[in-house]
Amino acid sequence: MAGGDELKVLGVWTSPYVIRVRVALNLKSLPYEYVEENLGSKSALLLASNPVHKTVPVLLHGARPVNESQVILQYIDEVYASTGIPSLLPTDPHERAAARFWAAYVDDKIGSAWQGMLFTCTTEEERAEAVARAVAALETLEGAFEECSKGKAFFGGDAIGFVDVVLGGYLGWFGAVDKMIGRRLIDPARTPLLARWEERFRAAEAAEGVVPDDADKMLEFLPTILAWINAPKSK
Ligand SMILES: N[C@@H](CCC(=O)N[C@@H](CS)C(=O)NCC(=O)O)C(=O)O
Repeated sequence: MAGGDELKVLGVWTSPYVIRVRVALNLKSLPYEYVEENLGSKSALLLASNPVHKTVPVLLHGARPVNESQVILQYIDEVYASTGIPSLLPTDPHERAAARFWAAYVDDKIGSAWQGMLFTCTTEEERAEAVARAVAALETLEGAFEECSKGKAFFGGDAIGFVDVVLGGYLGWFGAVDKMIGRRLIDPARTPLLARWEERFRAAEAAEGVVPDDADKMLEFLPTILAWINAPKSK
């Protein structure tokens, strides 16, 4: 392996995409170096490792970069497949296809609502519209949870799997939005299965110290992200 076998993650602590990769590495007990990026002044390593999108996360395996969080999750699954570490994706091809479908759904619907609720809305009406889209998507995911988990603790069954880490990455921001709007996005009355799933996911060892639980700290960081987004793009 060029540059050794060490793993390094370039990330930002609040990013749902980064968080899911870190939870996956923790689940697999893989040691890695974590490097916090300043997206207002991206490192030369980030720009060289992800020249197409220039986004985090980047996983460096030795000297070789892997980009795009869902691609990284699948890469980790494949590289460490023979180590006895449980796979994030199911082994059955149909169940695997379903997990990929729902993970894509999460980033499409929840991801765009997340952007709308926090970063692109310019009025309270726009925020409320984005919140409504998030809530509608979560109600659909409540049904997906029932189908995928088959009555077990996680989308992945007894253990945290692909859809769990993909959705779980957003939980820190859900907490911050809850505080902002004064009610819960994952409402135990409307989505009881997901509400219990959230508790289990947050309590998992792999999520500890990675899935943010301090809504105030997230909200304090929001202006920094808005400044990054609104800065003229030089790189
Ligand atoms: N589809 C990408 C999204 C990554 C992404 O948008 N990351 C944001 C941080 S949350 C980023 O690096 N933004 C910097 C930029 O767009 O310049 C993935 O899943 O990895």
